[in-house]
Amino acid sequence: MSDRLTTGEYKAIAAGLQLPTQAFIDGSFRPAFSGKTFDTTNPATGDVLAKIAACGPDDVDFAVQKARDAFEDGRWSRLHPGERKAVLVRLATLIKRNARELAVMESLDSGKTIYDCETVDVPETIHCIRWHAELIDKIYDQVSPASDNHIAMIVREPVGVVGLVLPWNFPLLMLAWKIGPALAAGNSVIVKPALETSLTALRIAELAMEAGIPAGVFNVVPGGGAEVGEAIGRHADIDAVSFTGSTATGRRFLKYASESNLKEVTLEMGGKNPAVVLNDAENLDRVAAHIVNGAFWNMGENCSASSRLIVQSGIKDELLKRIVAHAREWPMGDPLNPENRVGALVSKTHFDKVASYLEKGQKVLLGGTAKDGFVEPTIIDIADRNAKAVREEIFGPVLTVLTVETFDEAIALANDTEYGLAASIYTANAKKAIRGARVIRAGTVTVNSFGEGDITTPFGGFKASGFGGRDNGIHAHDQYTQLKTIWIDLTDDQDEAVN
Ligand SMILES: NC(=O)C1=CN([C@@H]2O[C@H](COP(=O)(O)OP(=O)(O)OC[C@H]3O[C@@H](n4cnc5c(N)ncnc54)[C@H](OP(=O)(O)O)[C@@H]3O)[C@@H](O)[C@H]2O)C=CC1
Ligand SMILES: CCCCCC/C=C/C(=O)O
Repeated sequence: MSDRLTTGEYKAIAAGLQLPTQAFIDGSFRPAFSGKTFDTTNPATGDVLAKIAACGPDDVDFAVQKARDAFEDGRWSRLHPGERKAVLVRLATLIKRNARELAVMESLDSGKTIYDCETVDVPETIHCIRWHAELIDKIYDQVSPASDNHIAMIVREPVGVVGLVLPWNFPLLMLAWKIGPALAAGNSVIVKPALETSLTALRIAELAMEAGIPAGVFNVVPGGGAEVGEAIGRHADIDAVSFTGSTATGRRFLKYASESNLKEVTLEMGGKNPAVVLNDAENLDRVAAHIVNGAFWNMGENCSASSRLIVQSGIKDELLKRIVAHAREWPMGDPLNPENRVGALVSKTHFDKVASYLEKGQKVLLGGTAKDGFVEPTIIDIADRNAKAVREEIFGPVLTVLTVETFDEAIALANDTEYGLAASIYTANAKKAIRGARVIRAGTVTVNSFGEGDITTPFGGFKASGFGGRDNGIHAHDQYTQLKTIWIDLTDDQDEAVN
């Protein structure tokens, strides 16, 4: 999607959208059993976009029953992997065909800019689903070393019925990161989108049906965390849960599992990710561009955002000058204006949370204002290493700056957090780069750049940022498959008896 439209053209598409409003269970849309609905709003304007089915435990039970039936009769789980691949490739193609509509829907529902939706969220969603589809008929099982009298096979089997509990910051992409490997491996899924952003998951379920995913395999149950999320976490017939969201809610899923059927739990959670810039970093302009992207892309509503700049004093002033200059090039405003790089925060509640970190008396180098759902890219120089803005995940466009004198001090500060999702180190010194990358306790460390890796590399966190498996890469399949040993005795009847 390289052909940008005008704001007016995007608004015309928005006005013509047919928004899905009901749960998608067993291959069709249906209201919640209770008949209740909740409003989903456009955070950039406050307008109500649609009334969505507010599901609860009854709807989860029904969806699980249908998902279990589908799993057990093998209509998807026992297809040849090549057949599942063909259907999922078709789904990727259908998403591509509907890319513009999905990008506008995602932007309206989440406040993300249309620019990001069209250049990242939608194309990466397509790429992710296609990548896992293409992978699934290329993964071999194993035969272990054994005597001539035995064959010991190690086979991967789908886990069964999987609950996928999603955040609001990348509604489409996090859906893809989870359904891509889960469906490719043959599972049936129950998706719970975040309350703020249910629309695109419901639309993708509809497209999945059109692509040929059988009824019961892909279910979307919208509703609140306390109703739908907890019911998924505690359900006795769900075999695994993959969750992305806050660390507080992640902890709950471990409790739910331990108090129910010990389902497998994978948690992708928050981050307070350091960007360490050493005195010898080269090409400061490029470094500044990476840091601005890391801190302000997606309004900082990104678990892997570079939210803590740790800079060596010798380079600080020059770097900050360039960072401020780059950040000024990020226009903020109407998410449907393709020129804008900063849109609205996802909800009034979240806006209030982010705004609460902007306090009087701070040394603000850029921005600092929050109004009507929008928060300006903000840079704050902070001496107190225990300040709230330095320690807590803000999840907004706020970059804190901490100054250090030495490499060791920088690394110690980088690790001085309960989180461990991502980190970056900028230096021209290869030894320091590698040493830093090895000793920083984070799931992804980038050197002289910001990023989350790509579809081929596992994504997940250390410490309070992650638990269990990883998203992305072939490693994601570990979440959605289990290993079975099949031990075959080949001893001939005439041979020695059982050993
Ligand atoms: N790692 C990441 O990518 C994300 C991190 N966050 C962090 O979390 C903070 C709070 O955001 P928030 O939306 O509240 O994140 P949550 O962790 O609460 O939400 C993530 C998902 O969990 C669900 N959920 C919420 N409560 C429960 C529960 N008791 N049992 C089961 N499921 C539940 C949510 O449902 P629902 O909201 O629909 O009720 C949503 O689908 C953010 O400010 C940010 O710091 C947030 C989102 C993504
Ligand atoms: C194209 C890569 C986008 C990566 C976004 C990763 C964010 C994950 C999260 O916030 O959970």
